[in-house]
Amino acid sequence: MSKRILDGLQKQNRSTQNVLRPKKVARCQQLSTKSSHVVIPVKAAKVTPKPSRDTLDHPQKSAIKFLNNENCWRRKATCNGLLSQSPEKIAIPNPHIEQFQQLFMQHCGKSRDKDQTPGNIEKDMPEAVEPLGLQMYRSNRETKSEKDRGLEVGPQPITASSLEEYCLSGGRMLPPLVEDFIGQFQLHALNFPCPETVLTWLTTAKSSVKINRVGDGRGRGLVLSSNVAAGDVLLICNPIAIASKVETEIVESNLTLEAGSYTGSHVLAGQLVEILTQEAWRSSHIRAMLATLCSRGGEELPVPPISLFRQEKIANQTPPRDPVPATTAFPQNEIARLCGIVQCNAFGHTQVTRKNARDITRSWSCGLWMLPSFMNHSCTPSVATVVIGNAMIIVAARDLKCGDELTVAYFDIFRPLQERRASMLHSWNFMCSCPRCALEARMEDALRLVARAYSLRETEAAITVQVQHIAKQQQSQWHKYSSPYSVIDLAQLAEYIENVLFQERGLTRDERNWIRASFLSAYLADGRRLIVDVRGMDEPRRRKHVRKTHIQMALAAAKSVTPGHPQTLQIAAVVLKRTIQAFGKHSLFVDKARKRALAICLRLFGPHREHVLEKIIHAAASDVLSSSVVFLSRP
Ligand SMILES: C[S@@+](CC[C@H](N)C(=O)[O-])C[C@H]1O[C@@H](n2cnc3c(N)ncnc32)[C@H](O)[C@@H]1O
Repeated sequence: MSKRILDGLQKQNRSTQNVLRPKKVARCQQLSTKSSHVVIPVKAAKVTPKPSRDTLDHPQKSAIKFLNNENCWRRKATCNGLLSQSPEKIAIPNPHIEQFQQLFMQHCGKSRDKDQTPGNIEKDMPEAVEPLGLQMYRSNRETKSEKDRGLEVGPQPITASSLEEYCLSGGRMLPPLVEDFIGQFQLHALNFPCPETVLTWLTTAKSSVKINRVGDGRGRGLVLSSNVAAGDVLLICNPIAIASKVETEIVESNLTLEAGSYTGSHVLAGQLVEILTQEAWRSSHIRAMLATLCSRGGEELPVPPISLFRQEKIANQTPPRDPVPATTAFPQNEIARLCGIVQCNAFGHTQVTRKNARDITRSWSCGLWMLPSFMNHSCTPSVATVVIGNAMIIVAARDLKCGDELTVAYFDIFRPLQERRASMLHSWNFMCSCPRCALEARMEDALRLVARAYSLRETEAAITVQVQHIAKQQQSQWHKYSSPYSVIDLAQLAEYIENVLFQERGLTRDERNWIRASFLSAYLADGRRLIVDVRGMDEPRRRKHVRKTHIQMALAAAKSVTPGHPQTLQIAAVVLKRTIQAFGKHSLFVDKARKRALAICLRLFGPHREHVLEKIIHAAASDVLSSSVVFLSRP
């Protein structure tokens, strides 16, 4: 609801530019392919003489420095292992890359001889070692041209630059395929003396996530096995089954699906169950994976090994099937359990694709992503989820420590406690006991009145904003009255909440922000005040005790609850847009606002290059983000 209000206040053109797409993905460097390709067999490179250090330019020296770094032996070992395992040839677009490849391998070889024997490496590596490393893949463009020429094209893994191409295309390109990844990335951009920057994705040998029992009656959950920084990609998973519908189908079937709410989700969920029974059930691997999932809240199941969820196959391939003996026909008595599995574990997801600025298609999907479905709910989640094509990418939304749990929001968490509780009880049958819920429960008496008024006024204000939007489209004069009473009323509630917080002594800054986030629409309500606020927000603070403005409070509140969230990004993007409107492009205030927005974008989409993040922020400011993911809730 608050998203809708924000949209309305922005008077945005809904026809959108949604782009969001992250990039970072796995492994490798995407080589976009302008020059002709040189194909070198991987092993042949090992015998190439090592170029003298003096002949290397600066970026290459940096690469060597990195590779010589003692702390990087694990990465080196993995890369080396992978390269020596790969029997295939690697397509490389120009001789500079070839030079790097040779350098890289020599250094891997050198380091293995010098500081690690293979035996030691294996001993020291954690149990779950991801077979990743330096890999080179062809770009989408190249694949397409091969297709055009009638050549057989196998599945193409994603590369850094094809993902960026996709981001920058604003949803015009087909999403690239993304490989599964369970681990922790290290990104190193190496500039070569060639026109294009080559991004090299190196991965550590260490899996940073494990499945554990998490206590407090929450069953199993995903837990970190190493420290990670905000923006690190922790997991990339492809669904074992997915059901999708585009808008036209939804209109035809009279469903009311909305981003984030999924009123008609049972139709897609039903379709997903059907796909699972017809297709996925035939694979013994998928049957084994499904057996590990809970089908109703509170079920006690054993902790499965994470290796069960490792898929060597690339996205979008049909799951490997066993030969189909009659016995693998779907057992009818399993249907109820499968429905329960889908209801408990499936994610709903919306995505926008467009052919051009006007021709936009919004689609809704419901899928089963295995490892992400072990994530428990929190009202202050620790990770962000984004779906690119079919692949779900889990990014650390904050700096996290080893042992911290990966948590997501199962539903809209910018709501008061009572509404959040209704969602969790109705859909998942649990009571969240996170610190934010506990705080709000403690303050229930103080907040009772405001909570009651809030729901009513928010609904009223949302309707008004929608009516205004329609009036604007029909070019009626009505929309010019930009702050009708219902909206002003809602904005006044923010003042009331501030009074309650003022009277409540001993709250930390985060705790105050958690409360504000529960009433976020009140802080975003008055469209005119957003502009005034932005001006006020960046005025030099010479006077002491200058109170923050509403939009500033809204951004701080959303960030403290969930920094990696489309709505947090949207608020930051609106602030940036308004700041530019107020102060022009080259102001110090704009710089600050841009940095804030970039930091949030990073926490949602991972470490893209800056111009890609900026494109995403631009899309966020002008429309609802094109991709939003929530756990599927029961109809
Ligand atoms: C998608 S599953 C998560 C994985 C689950 N913990 C397991 O062991 O399979 C969702 C279920 O986990 C439990 N759960 C998730 N978040 C919870 C929370 N914050 N408090 C209590 N139970 C929770 C609920 O039983 C819910 O139905």
